[in-house]
Amino acid sequence: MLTIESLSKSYNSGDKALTDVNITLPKGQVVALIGPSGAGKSTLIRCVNRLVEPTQGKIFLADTPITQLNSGQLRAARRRMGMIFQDYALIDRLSVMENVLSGYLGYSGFWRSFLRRYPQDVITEAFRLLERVGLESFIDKRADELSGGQRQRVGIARALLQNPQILLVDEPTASLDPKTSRQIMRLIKELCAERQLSAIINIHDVSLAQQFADRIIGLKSGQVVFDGQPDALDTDMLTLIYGEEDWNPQTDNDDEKEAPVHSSKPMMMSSKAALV
Ligand SMILES: Nc1ncnc2c1ncn2[C@@H]1O[C@H](COP(=O)(O)OP(=O)(O)OP(=O)(O)O)[C@@H](O)[C@H]1O
Repeated sequence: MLTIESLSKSYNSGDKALTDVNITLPKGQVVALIGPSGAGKSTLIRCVNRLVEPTQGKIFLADTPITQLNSGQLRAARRRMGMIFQDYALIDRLSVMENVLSGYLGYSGFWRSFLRRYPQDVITEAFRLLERVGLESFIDKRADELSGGQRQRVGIARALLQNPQILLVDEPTASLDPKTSRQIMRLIKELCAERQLSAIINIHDVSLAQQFADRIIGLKSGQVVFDGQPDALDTDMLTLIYGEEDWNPQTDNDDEKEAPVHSSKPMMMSSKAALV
């Protein structure tokens, strides 16, 4: 579904964010991107839809050569890539339904967007998606009246309304508590399975990555240093990825106990967490 070949990115500042990254992502696979701060995770996700222009390399979404598209073609290709953001990127003063419908804007012309007129089948699909993410009773609420987890569900429904082939997910749980984080990751995983959607998820929390991803890619200083099954990610590999960082396997068995929401330390999965 997605092929990344020899991708490198150097910013004008001289920062080399990615070096020779090669990834092939089959249809329906959920990949977690892990690595310390500055490893290049966000840059990699943003190169896929060319919010960041790659310096070198090729990216294909199915047969579409993303890196060779002109701006009109790129706009069309971006409709096939749903984005989910850490800060949800909702419009606060609009309702939940209007926010979800905004996922369709890439398909509609200027005047239709301006007047916010949507075809009936799109509205019906938006209802269906809101039901699927558990927000059917929040349809008319303003976005700023929702909790963080509910806001992220709106973001997920909006991304799915585009009917994408791939989800690009940037730290979806960074602002959420541990329990809500698991619910959101589980929802993303289930939706990908239901729709045979591929996803790349940039995530700091190693335990969540191990629990919910089919595959983990570890980045360090812009290079892929691990690419494999979640259970192959052992202590030595985590030390390699996170270097000198003082990380500890999480041994706490109380799954619902609050952990620091925005910890920079990676956490390994506890034995109980594996069952959630
Ligand atoms: N717009 C930019 N201009 C210049 N350098 C940048 C820019 N964005 C990122 N970088 C640099 O590129 C490197 C990779 O950054 P990136 O944000 O992709 O890492 P990350 O793994 O997503 O980090 P974090 O987990 O902290 O978000 C870093 O050295 C960063 O300083």
